[in-house]
Parts: sequence; C-alpha cells; structure tokens
Amino acid sequence: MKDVNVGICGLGTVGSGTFNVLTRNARLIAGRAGCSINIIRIASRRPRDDMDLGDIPFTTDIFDVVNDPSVDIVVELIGGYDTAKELVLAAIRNGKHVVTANKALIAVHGNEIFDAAQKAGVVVAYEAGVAGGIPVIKAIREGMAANRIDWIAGIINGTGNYILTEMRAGREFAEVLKEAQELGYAEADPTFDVEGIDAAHKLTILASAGFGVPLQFEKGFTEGISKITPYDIAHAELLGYRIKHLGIARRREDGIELRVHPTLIPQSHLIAKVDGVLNAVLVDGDAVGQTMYYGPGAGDEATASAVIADIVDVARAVSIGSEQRIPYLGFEPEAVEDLSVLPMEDVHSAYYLRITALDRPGVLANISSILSEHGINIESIMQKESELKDGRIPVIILTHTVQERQMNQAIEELEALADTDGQVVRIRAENFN
Ligand SMILES: NC(=O)C1=CN([C@@H]2O[C@H](COP(=O)(O)OP(=O)(O)OC[C@H]3O[C@@H](n4cnc5c(N)ncnc54)[C@H](O)[C@@H]3O)[C@@H](O)[C@H]2O)C=CC1
Ligand SMILES: N[C@@H](CC=O)C(=O)O
Ligand code: NA
Repeated sequence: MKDVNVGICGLGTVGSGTFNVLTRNARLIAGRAGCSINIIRIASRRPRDDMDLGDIPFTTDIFDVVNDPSVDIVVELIGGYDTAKELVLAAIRNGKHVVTANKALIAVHGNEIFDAAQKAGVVVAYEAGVAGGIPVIKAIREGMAANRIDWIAGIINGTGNYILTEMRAGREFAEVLKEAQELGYAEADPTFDVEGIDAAHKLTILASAGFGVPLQFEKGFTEGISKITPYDIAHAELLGYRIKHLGIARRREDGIELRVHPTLIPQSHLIAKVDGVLNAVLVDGDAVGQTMYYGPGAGDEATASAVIADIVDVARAVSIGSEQRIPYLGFEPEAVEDLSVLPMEDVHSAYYLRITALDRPGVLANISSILSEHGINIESIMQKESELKDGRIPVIILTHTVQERQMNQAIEELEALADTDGQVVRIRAENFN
C-alpha cells in the first residue's frame, strides 16, 4: 500500500499538537491506517525554535504546501476566513484532500468548498472543528445514520465553559479569559469565544450534518456570555439550575431553530456537570433516543486527536485508492433539504428573569399582571432582601415555556414600568425532556 504524504499549514497550538502526536504515535497510527503517514512539509508564518522538526522542510509560505506535487493531504491549521479559503480551494484545485480544524471557514464557506471538493473528487474533513477532540461529526454522520435527528444541543466552546465554570468558583471573567488564552484554548480573536460566534460556527455545522440542510451560519441567533454576572450564576444555582452556554438546533415542521445563548439547565442534568474546557453534545435521534458525547473541546493534543483521526480516514481511502466514503455533511447532495432557519421570535423556551424594582407595595402585582397578560406562567419567584440598599430590590422569576415573541413584548412592558430600572435580565432555560 502507498504511503500517504501530509503537509501541515499553521504550526500554532493545533499544528504543533498534530506534529507531536503524529510523530510520537507514528507506528500505531500506521497500524490503524494501513499505511505510513509521513509529514513531508510544514509551513507557518514563523519557525518554532521550541520544536525539533527533524529534516522536514519548513517554509513561511503556506502555498508551498499546496503546490508540492508529493503532498496528498493538506492540513489547514492557520484559522481565519479569507486566506484559509484561498488555501483550501487551491488545494482542492490541485487534487489534494484537505483536513481542517477551521469551523469558521466551514460554517461560512463550507457550501462552496464542499461543492468544489465534490467536483474534484477529494475529501474535506473537519472533525476537529466541532467540539475539538470529541468525535461528534463521526458519531452523527456515521453512528447515527439510521436516525431522524430531531435536535442537537451542546456546550461547544471550551473557552466559554472554562470561564463560566471558574466564575462559579468566584473568579473574575477577565482573569479567566486570559488564562484560557495562555492555555491555547481561545480563538485568535477571543470575542469569537465570549460573544458566541465560535459556538455558532460549530452549531451551524452540527445542524447541517444532523438534519441534512445547507450551512446557514448567517441566519442563526447568537448571544455570548459577556453579560453573565456572578449574581445571576449564584441565583440560578439557588433555583436549582446552572448557567451554561449552549448551542441548540431543533428540526421542526416549519424550519429549523439555530440558536446559541446562555441557558439555565437543571443541576441534575448530565450536561450541567460538564465543566472547564470540556464540551458535551446531546444528540436526539428518533430510533436511539438521546445520546451524549463528552470530552475536551480545545487544547493542542486533544484537538490533534481529531485532526489525525481525519487524516487516518483520508489515508485509508487514498492508500487503497477508493472514492470519498462519506458525504461531506453526511447526506448525498440530492438528499439535502432546503429547510430555512426560523426567526428567534418563533422559538419556545422557559426564562429566568431578573427585574430590579422599587421596594414598594403593588410592584409584584404589576409585574405578575404584565406576565399573565402575555400568557406567561410563573414557575417560581424569588424576591431578594435588597443588597442594593437604595430602596430597590431584585425580583427573580422563573417562567414556564412561552414563545420568545410573547416574552419580548412582556419585557418591553416590564422595562417601561415606573417601578423598574428599565433593564430586565433574561436568560433562557431548557430541561431537555
Ligand atoms: N486551539 C484550539 O484548542 C482549537 C483550535 N481550533 C482551530 O484550529 C485552527 C488553528 O488554531 P490554533 O492552533 O489555536 O491557532 P494558533 O494561532 O495557535 O496557530 C495558527 C498558526 O498559523 C500561522 N498562520 C496563520 N496565518 C498564516 C498565514 N497566512 N501564513 C502562514 N502561517 C499562518 C500562525 O502564525 C500560527 O502559528 C483555527 O481554525 C482554530 O479555530 C479548533 C479546535 C480547537
Ligand atoms: N476557541 C475554541 C477552540 C476549539 O474549538 C474553544 O474554546 O472551544
Ligand atoms: Na470533533
């Protein structure tokens, strides 16, 4: 069987992890792949003095990798949209297979990239892009092939989960984010992590692979964790809930829900116990029921594990000369359905509300009557002894499930009440029953 030659573009966190694991475990990986996998070229903006690359040629021009006729698989680990897209399309044009960890690229340009790859007869694999080291794309595209997948929900940003976990222990947001950056978990621009964009990229890909719909990143709803306060984390806990940043995709008759936002989850649910840089993805299939995939969502060797699994998949195909075995998004192009993404106002959810109100008679009655006029039932209400010491009190309410449209109208009226400070904090809640 033919050896398979790999060229790595980008020698940062994931690139170095990939080099180290491929080198360290070369024999056992070859045993699994059925051929040797040789790194024959590495390119990155700057050389790494801390790494010994042996006699592998290093260049600062990533297009040297794509233009090297001996390279079978281009491993794209530079990140970003534009240059990465140019690089991947050039690789495809040159008849090379591509393995990438770049979820931004796939979520935004994936339809075009897969189309080009399909025509060229090459594989574009992206397991490392979704939930890092967890083999969730393989689970959905292959392991769940029998099922109609109804919904997918997950903690899919390691940095965000790390921050929320440490904030629960009393640490400061900014300090924990800095630590996540030092550990190599965060994106080059960490607003992608804290504002939910990275999770939205991943959710877009999960929804397409799960439901058989085109990638529709720009239509989803995205809210990050930057406004979550220690106060709300502590009060959600008092109510028996934990705040997690979730991506939720649901298939409905009239379209798909695609939304990323902080979410209250019952503390007893397995996913509420997923802490630190760990990720977890719940996938609900009509035949199997709920399944959950759990593991490290970021980090050098954890992500490399998924990059190399894709390299092995491609290498098996290359070395025995077979065609692409699995469709890019798990469905053959003619089976992809044009289901559109629903507006957020059509989504149903329960809500945690925190209303800062004046401590005077009749306030609670006014709040309850606005909620009930919009058909919103209260599950529980907590009126806290004022810590503000200025005549205002926080009122915390957990509602039953209601349509977001109703809630938007109710919040608008609550904020206009003379008794409130005009800013209602809202966090959606789910129990996955
Ligand atoms: N860090 C992590 O835990 C994970 C990262 N990813 C994804 O993997 C990809 C790489 O991420 P990291 O390794 O963390 O980033 P990084 O910033 O540590 O590494 C990127 C490397 O590529 C090089 N590079 C970037 N543009 C280049 C260009 N035009 N020419 C030459 N070299 C260039 C940089 O100099 C750097 O060495 C990104 O798409 C990221 O979203 C995916 C899963 C986990
Ligand atoms: N920045 C990302 C890296 C992995 O995808 C994260 O924190 O999850
Ligand atoms: Na993965």
